[in-house]
Amino acid sequence: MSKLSEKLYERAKPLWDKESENEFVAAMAEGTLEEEKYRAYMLQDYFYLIDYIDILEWMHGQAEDNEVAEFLKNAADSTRYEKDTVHIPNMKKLGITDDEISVAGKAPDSEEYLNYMMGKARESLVYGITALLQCSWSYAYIAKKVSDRYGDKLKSSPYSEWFSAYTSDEYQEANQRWIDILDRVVQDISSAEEEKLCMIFEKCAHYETRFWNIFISVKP
Ligand SMILES: Cc1ncc(CN)c(N)n1
Repeated sequence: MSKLSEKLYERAKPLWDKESENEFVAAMAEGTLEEEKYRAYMLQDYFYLIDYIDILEWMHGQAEDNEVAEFLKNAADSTRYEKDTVHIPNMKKLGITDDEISVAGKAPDSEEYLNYMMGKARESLVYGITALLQCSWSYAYIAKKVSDRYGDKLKSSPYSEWFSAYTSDEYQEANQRWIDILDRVVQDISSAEEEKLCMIFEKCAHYETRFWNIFISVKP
């Protein structure tokens, strides 16, 4: 019998493959992305990660299994590290000020995505772990696939650090720990429940595409 993670992967792979060719992602790799678009993305993704960490912390407070609780704490810490090493330095470089941060709101598509994940986490911890894993895994997959496709050409893109952050051993290993914990906690679930998890995962992959698309229409 295949693991749940293998089924999730099969369901999301076509969507992630499309995302890896998304106009915004391809322009980042080619170095042709207008800075205004990247700026808008960084700011929205910063807000996104703040709420994502809150969901992980809320889930941590609900976890009864010590291993799951420890994992959720580490996942919140890794995401904080992502925000502090990718987003904060980039936002500084891009001249995003505290005033700008304080007046900017979340994009409606991002808010809907975050509300969906929080809602699933409230329904059940396993639903939450599945929904949030999609986020981590999609970046691990897309960054790796695009880096492999562009090879050394990527180095000349001003956005190459984005790819290095998400292809790093640290990020990829943290993602693998997430996959492993999910496979462990779902060992005895029914096939109907498994199908529900696949649908949650797939829905989050669709939200992820919508998130990229928010920035395509941003004008300088
Ligand atoms: C929208 C989104 N999805 C995923 C990731 C990777 N943690 C992210 N930073 N932002």
